[in-house]
Amino acid sequence: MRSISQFRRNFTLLFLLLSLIVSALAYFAISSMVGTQSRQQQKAIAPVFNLIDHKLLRPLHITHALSESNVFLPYLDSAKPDEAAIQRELQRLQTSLKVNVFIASDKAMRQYFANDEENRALTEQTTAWYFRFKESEADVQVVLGNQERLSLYLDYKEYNHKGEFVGVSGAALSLESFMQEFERYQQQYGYDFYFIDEQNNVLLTSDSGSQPKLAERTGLDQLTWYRQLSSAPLIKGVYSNLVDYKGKEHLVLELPLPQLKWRVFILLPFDEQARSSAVNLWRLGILIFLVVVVLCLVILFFTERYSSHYEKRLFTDGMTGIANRRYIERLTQDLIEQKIPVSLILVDIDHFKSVNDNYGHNAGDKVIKTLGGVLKDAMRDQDVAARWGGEEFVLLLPKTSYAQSMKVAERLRKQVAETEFNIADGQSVRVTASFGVTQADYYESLADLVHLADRALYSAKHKGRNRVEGHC
Ligand SMILES: Nc1nc2c(ncn2[C@@H]2O[C@H](COP(=O)(O)OP(=O)(O)OP(=O)(O)O)[C@@H](O)[C@H]2O)c(=O)[nH]1
Repeated sequence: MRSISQFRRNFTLLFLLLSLIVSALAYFAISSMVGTQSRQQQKAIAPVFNLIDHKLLRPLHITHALSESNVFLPYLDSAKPDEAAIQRELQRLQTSLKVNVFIASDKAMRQYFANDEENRALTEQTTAWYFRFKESEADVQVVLGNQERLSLYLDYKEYNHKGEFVGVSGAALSLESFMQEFERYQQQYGYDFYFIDEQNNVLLTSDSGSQPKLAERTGLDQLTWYRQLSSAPLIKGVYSNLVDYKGKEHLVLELPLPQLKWRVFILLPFDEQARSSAVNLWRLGILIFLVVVVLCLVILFFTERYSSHYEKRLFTDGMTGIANRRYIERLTQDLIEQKIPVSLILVDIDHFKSVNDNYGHNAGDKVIKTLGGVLKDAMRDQDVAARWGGEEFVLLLPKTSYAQSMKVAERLRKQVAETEFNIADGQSVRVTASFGVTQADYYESLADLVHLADRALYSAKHKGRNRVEGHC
């Protein structure tokens, strides 16, 4: 019936709404979790960039700027430079720029540092790098040195105004503090770094096992985690696959350092906890969804049961147990909407007042009740017998022609007249009924049909009762 289908529609909507709410909740929970995870990773990565920028790129730029500005040229272009002035200048730069700047004079054959105790003569034995660099074609070099402590040297060739080579300016970066920082991040966030030079050798790493020894350098290809990488990054710098590193899954990021012609690989431990909490969250989401589904089904089951019980009561006549007027109204509405032709028969017990008067009201009720059963049992499955009110009944016969319904009415009339109506133990009465028949292919309301049937019924009563009359 319509109210049931309406209920189902509403319920489906409610169910969809609930599913939507659960999905939205799961989405927000997961996105907040992913957000937290990515914020944590960003937080972990940010210091790496700061470190690289502060400890490597900044000194590199400063050294380059000093070289370009020819600030050391007056000292380098002289065979007997003012060493005290050089010392003051280097100390001033170290204080203001926090970079250990040095110069190596080709004319004086001496290397000068801010700390004059480090000053030394340029000889093949003590400063072989200088002679190698002087002979090389490159104007800039970045080399790792390990004289007293692990240091990185940034060297720039210096030329005078005539274009003659006069020496080298540069900076020595102690990598000790750099490595200490690495270690701290490694302990705090659990990731490792690999600095790789142009020749694909490991220059620096936070992984002590692969820490470079200047004599024998580890090639990138020798690293097992690198060999596990798929050939190309998924997007620039990010490799799609996880690698097994130190017994854990790691994500690999690659960061180019074009200024140094180096690359940095960062190995981030894949957050197992986040993954398992994501899985747990999904499980929770699915559980909530299932609970909602079960809850909805239980509600649906009980509501349907209640609603069908309620509908039964709503559309059933209390006295006879057959359909009531409300049901006929609803059914007719459906038939009108579906444009189904219908016959309608009004049945009215003749002289019913006298039954009441002669046998009492209870007897009258029993007659009405029995007649309801008689009419209902005589109907086809697709037809409906309903109590219209009082001692009047209505029969609705869908897809039935006028002639057929006249025949049905006549058959019923005879059946009623032949029925013994039991009104008390061993006592029965006989009644007759009058029938008003109408049929319509097209009709706009139940009232139209009832009006025509009522006219036919009136005619049957007028013509002497216990008759069938039709009007269409
Ligand atoms: N027992 C009983 N009587 C009812 C019920 N509903 C209506 N009646 C009675 O039915 C009678 C109907 O009387 P009328 O409308 O005068 O018609 P009639 O006596 O049937 O005579 P005609 O219809 O002209 O043949 C009234 O006396 C009502 O009180 C009911 O539910 N139970």
